Amino acid sequence: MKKHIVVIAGDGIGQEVTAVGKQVLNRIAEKFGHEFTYDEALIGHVAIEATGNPLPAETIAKSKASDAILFGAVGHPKYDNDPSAKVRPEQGLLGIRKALGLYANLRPIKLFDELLQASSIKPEFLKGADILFFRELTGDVYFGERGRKDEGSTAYDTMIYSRYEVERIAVKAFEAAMTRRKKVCSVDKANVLESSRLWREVVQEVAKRYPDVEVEHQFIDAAAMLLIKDPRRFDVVVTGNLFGDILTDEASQIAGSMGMLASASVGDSTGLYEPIHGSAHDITGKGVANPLASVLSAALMLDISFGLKEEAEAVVNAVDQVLKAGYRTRDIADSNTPADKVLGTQAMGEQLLACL
Ligand SMILES: NC(=O)c1ccc[n+]([C@@H]2O[C@H](COP(=O)([O-])OP(=O)(O)OC[C@H]3O[C@@H](n4cnc5c(N)ncnc54)[C@H](O)[C@@H]3O)[C@@H](O)[C@H]2O)c1
Ligand SMILES: CC(C)[C@H](C(=O)O)[C@@H](O)C(=O)O
Ligand SMILES: [Mg+2]
Repeated sequence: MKKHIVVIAGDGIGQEVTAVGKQVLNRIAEKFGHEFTYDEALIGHVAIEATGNPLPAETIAKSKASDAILFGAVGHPKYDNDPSAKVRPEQGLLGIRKALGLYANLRPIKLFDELLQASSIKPEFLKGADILFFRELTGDVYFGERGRKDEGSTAYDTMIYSRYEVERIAVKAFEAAMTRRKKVCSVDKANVLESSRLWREVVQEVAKRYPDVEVEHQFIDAAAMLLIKDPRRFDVVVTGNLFGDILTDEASQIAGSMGMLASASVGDSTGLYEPIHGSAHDITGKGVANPLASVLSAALMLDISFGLKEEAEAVVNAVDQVLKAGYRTRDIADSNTPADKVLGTQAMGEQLLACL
């Protein structure tokens, strides 16, 4: 199979982990006889430095012409600590999601048994947890009207959803539930927010088309609590952009680390595959970032965009084998991990390649 992949590594550890994700894709192509060609494009802080724009037109054009995108991360401390900055790396990521119509962000919470001890949640509450989040990605307060008034002393962001935006993400969530344990939990704040009341109304309508699926509605505050109290009660979770952003960082602790959570952003055209984590300034350049979220994102690409199930499974199995062999990056090591099994980003990549 011939496929053209655009690699947008972006900022900070995005560069480090994406290099490993790409190596794994290369190995898969070699092993299974595919031809993957690559192009690179700029985004975020590195794009601002090079062009003044966090999302150069060339990046959008290359992305539109691709079969899939392997994405790293955006972000730089310079902007995090300067609320007045008008041009920001994160605009690149939001812009590309919108430009490509990537309205559905799938964030699987896959717990590898070997990492039961890496989580701060007790193993007896965790074992067997398997959740698939559908985070709406091109609406909500992220894209609503915002601004300042009263000479800058008041600021506002608008939480806004239209019926069609809720319907299309709900349909994706219900369709996925039909292939899993047939449970959907929709998360909103319908006891307070009008946009959440529309959300709940539309999800209830869509639910009628899927009588075999058991539906529950939870408020975001309760959902955040239940996720830690009893993660196994969840199968598919569907929620808006902001709530999904927050809940999935929380859910990363079920899988042991932010460095384990992959995602697929899909919608109207090409798919974008990225770890859920950011540019992690605190560890950038140290060579210790966990590359497995990028590697598992590459596996999602093989599966969802290319329909290469066997190849995707081979990648997930390789991750499993490496973990079974006891190798850990720092974020998923625990007090029982021998020092010689704690690997840096590239060494972890090499162990993975050896299993493929
Ligand atoms: N999708 C994205 O590109 C994305 C996502 C989140 C944050 N950001 C940006 O990243 C910057 C840093 O934000 P943050 O610190 O809140 O979030 P972050 O996800 O970058 O890091 C949070 C914590 O998790 C750790 N971590 C993250 N990924 C890891 C990995 N692969 N291996 C080991 N440890 C890992 C970091 O060291 C840090 O302690 C900000 O500028 C933010 O805007 C970008
Ligand atoms: C960097 C930021 C814009 C982004 C988001 O909020 O969507 C990130 O946190 C994510 O989860 O991908
Ligand atoms: Mg986030």
